[in-house]
Amino acid sequence: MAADPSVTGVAPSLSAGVVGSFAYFTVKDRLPTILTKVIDTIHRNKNKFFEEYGEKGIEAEKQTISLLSKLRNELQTDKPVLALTDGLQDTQSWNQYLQRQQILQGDQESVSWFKSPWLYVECYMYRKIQEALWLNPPISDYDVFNEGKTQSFFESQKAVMALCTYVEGVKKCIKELSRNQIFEHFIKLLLVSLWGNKCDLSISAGQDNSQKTSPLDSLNSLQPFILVDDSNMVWSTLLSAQRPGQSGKATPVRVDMVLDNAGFELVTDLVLADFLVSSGLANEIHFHGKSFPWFVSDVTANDFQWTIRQTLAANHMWMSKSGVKWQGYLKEGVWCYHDHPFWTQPHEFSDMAADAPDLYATLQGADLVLFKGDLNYRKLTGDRDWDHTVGFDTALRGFAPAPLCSLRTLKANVQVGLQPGQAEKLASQDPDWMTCGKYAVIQFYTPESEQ
Ligand SMILES: O=P(O)(O)OC[C@H]1O[C@](O)(CO)[C@@H](O)[C@@H]1O
Ligand SMILES: [Mn+2]
Repeated sequence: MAADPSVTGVAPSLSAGVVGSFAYFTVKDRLPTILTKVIDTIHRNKNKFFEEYGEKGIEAEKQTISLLSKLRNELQTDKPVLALTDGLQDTQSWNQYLQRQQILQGDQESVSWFKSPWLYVECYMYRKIQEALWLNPPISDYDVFNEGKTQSFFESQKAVMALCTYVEGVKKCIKELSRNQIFEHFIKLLLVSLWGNKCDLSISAGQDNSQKTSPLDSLNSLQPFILVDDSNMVWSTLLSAQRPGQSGKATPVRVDMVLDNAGFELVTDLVLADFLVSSGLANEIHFHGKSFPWFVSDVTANDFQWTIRQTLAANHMWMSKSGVKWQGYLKEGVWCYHDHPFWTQPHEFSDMAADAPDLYATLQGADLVLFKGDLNYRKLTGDRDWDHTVGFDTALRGFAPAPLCSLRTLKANVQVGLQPGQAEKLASQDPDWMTCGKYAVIQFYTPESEQ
């Protein structure tokens, strides 16, 4: 089934098949809880569907709930994973991935919720939620996680205001700042974006997880919880990207941000992106989001636009100033948003060059790619049971489109690139150090040719 590391050098995939593991509890408890919440949300919105679509809306609500209940039952009884039937743009690729798993695992029956890689089945659940909606046209576009995402944004208002006030203050005098001062603000905002990743709604199965206080005040006290801090390398990558092109004119510096969660985390990413542009450290920012609702709180195109509109319309001078600026960046093309289907597939990123060569080529155009969050880290490292001292470069297994950095709070039991003894020490102090969201990494890698 899973790769034997002594033969291949590749660690086996994490799986719910390991009873008592974090993957096991996720599939056994957290995923059914999330599905139950999705069912409740759809049911609670029955009247809204009726008002919008009449009897057809009610029928769609019933059918969707019945498909989702069936899904929950299949999950809880460890049934084989079924092929998708909704004929969407990505259906074929999902079904091919299933066949790949069937070949790897030996037969059809053994590709199931508890026997297959955790990364695969967890991604599959979100795609199946999408299928249940898509098969019921009047409510196909309904975002079952929207309420949680907007609530998390509103509940973080104070922190958002504090952050916008800070960044607008910095921007006012940015021309007079020394390189050192720019460095200090950059590190602060990188840290804010890092800790913003604490606020996802998937780990808490949808429970409130918003940011109530100003994140800027806690950065120093959080520093000891950063297990790998490569922020200096991120900074030097940005500086060395400022070199003149062949014509002698400076070539634009491009930073890509592979986004994670909506709500407060997205605001921290937008603020960092704003600072990168206004300080001249970057000239273009390409954001990458999800093309359908994913892992409860991940950013879709709608969330992205909505967040900027809300910020712009806020009754707070600095917040709305930030929103106006962000809208302007989008209009001018300084910022752009993409949502390639690969981000909502179950592949580890080492598959990207072969399975989504267009996206790989897009990322190759960046001077730096920032990967936000835990799920992106799981995909960067293949969600495998690596020894904690294995290098980040080894775990990436050839994924090297551009210099890249993961900004992640630990919420799953995969972590590489630690010092010998570091993991053991953490485990003795804090047995759930890899999953409690209290620790973080800023982990950088640059392809050989860029060094
Ligand atoms: O939003 P993030 O940081 O990717 O976190 C989501 C994480 O939460 C989990 O649902 C916890 O199991 C993981 O699957 C996922 O990696
Ligand atoms: Mn997420």
